[in-house]
Amino acid sequence: MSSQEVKQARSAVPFNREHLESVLRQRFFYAPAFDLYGGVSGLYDYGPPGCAFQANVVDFWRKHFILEEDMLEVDCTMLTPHEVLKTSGHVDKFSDWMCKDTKTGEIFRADHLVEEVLEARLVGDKEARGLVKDANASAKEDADKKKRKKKVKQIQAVQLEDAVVKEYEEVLAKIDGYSGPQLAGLMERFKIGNPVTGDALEPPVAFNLMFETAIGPSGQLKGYLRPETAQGQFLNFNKLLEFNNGKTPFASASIGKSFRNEISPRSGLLRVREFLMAEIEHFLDPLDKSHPRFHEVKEVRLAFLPREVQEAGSTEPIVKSIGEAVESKMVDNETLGYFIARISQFLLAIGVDERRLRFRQHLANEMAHYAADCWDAELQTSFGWIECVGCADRSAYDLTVHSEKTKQKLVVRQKLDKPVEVTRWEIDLTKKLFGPKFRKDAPKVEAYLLNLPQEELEAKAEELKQTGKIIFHVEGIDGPLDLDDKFVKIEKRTKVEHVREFVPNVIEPSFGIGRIIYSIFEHSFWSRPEDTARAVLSFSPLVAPTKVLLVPLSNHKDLAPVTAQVSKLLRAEKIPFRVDDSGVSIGKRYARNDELGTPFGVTIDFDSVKDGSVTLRERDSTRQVRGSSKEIIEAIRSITYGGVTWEEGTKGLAPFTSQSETA
Ligand SMILES: Nc1ncnc2c1ncn2[C@@H]1O[C@H](COP(=O)(O)OP(=O)(O)OP(=O)(O)O)[C@@H](O)[C@H]1O
Repeated sequence: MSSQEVKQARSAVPFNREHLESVLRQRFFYAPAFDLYGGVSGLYDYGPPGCAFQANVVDFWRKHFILEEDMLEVDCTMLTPHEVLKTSGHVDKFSDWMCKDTKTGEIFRADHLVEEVLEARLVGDKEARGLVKDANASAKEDADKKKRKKKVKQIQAVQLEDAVVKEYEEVLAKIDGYSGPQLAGLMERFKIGNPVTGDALEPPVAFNLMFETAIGPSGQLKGYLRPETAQGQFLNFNKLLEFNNGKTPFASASIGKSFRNEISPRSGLLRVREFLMAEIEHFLDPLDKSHPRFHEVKEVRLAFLPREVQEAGSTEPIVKSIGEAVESKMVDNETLGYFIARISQFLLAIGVDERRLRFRQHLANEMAHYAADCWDAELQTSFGWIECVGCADRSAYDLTVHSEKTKQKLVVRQKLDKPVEVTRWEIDLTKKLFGPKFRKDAPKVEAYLLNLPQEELEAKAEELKQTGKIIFHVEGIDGPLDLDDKFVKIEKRTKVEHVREFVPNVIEPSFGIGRIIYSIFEHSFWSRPEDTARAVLSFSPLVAPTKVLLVPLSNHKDLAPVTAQVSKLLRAEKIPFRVDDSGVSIGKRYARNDELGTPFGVTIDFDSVKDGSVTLRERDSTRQVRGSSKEIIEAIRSITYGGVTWEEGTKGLAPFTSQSETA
């Protein structure tokens, strides 16, 4: 098969999630944890190919980001004291909205419920308009809809008014941005209750997603399993800065498990309660967010879904280069843009389908109040578009709040070549009064005021002079807030400075490895059109769990020495391989390994005994070439690790046609 024919074959048979799930289960890529005890939803164990795949993805992540960018890797503890996560805002804010059915005891995640019900009503509307045949019948064939059908008892073929359809579509385009009270409003307006019984639900309440525990036997020290790896990186900022000789920009990175007590884990690996994260915190000067290597990625073209497009109720992406996106200020700054492009390069290199990748900007109320801009890399799966990597400009929020709480400076001191006289508006806060007045919101109010830009400080100074108080709003706190001159003093001061001191801003790319892995499983999966039971996982050789299947044609003793010799060569080259010397037909052995995504088969036959030549088979096209074992291994090495194509890697090797593909 030519590359073109492979392309056609890959899309000939419609994607079937149940088939993929059965292959992943049978080949033990992953499985529900504790299944002997009935399982616990949202917890999974990875089996041998899943582990190898994950290890290869993580290995490439390290090379692509940590090594390529000289990042400073840290490995911080997962157990985190209450105080740290209280300061970071997680104790008060890290929650989703849930609503309960008091009759059945069922619990629903409010945004997911609204999304599922509205989507089901839109499917019903399409059916009533004759745009789909029978939503419930086709749901039988389609695993996705089947699942939905279980949740939303029956898709009713009811035609909606055009205005209602438009309203539903607009709500769905903005579904990630609603607060609890807004979700309650939507549930009331659209009469959304228990999707099966129709009963009314309690209004949504916030449910904190962190797993709480006590550290030590006394039970006095409250703690949590970390919900992200970021806080450990922020708390080590001073040590990392010193390690980097006091200079910014620099980035730290961390790979490790995070834990979230998801309200209703669903969609397999996409929403779990314990998952591997890989996170980068890039610390930079707030006055200079340029990136020295931006020119290297400037031309990278990406599909963007900016805020305005979503707010207009559309999901049609805009394709442009990252250079254009930053220049037009659609993406806030160069460093954020640089990471967006690097994230895309990473995802494509490990096998994400480019057509199923987009970057979606956070809506204003979806974004954390301190964030300057935030884009998610979303991958399209049979569960819809899924956020797999978040990329946010977190401004100076984290370092500021930890510094305030611990009274330790978390700043960069930049020695100035020439001392400068600086005239600046400065704000002094009487912090001891902030706690009693604002309680848990005090750090946020302080951070807001300390980060006010000069023009605003000037205006506030005037306001304070004229009215004796300042009035302001802090996102996420009900307002307006006001403070009089017992709390704040704002003055213009002139000083000679030898050192410039600043709290760095942080750009944070945050990867959920499990979500990426599952999406690649879907993007790589297809069935051979001539026999749809034969599944293939077309993994990129770079991340495939095993690179080579070594297949002696038969169990004949004469073949064993050649098998041993080729094994030795592969081992010396550190190419992961497996020998399949089971007695089954060669076609069956190939088919088994196509399901494991093994990109190459090396076949040893009786000619190999005579002249040392072996056959190399490529998984997707089933093309074969023949050469000496050294030549073949060199071809495998250069295609797998050197990034060359099959055509380039096997140039000069003779095509081979006699191996049977029939199972
Ligand atoms: N429950 C989960 N299961 C698997 N991966 C997750 C889960 N929650 C988050 N992630 C991964 O961690 C990354 C960073 O986490 P982040 O806090 O930005 O996610 P999130 O916005 O809370 O995700 P969602 O809105 O889907 O719950 C996500 O892009 C995703 O890949």
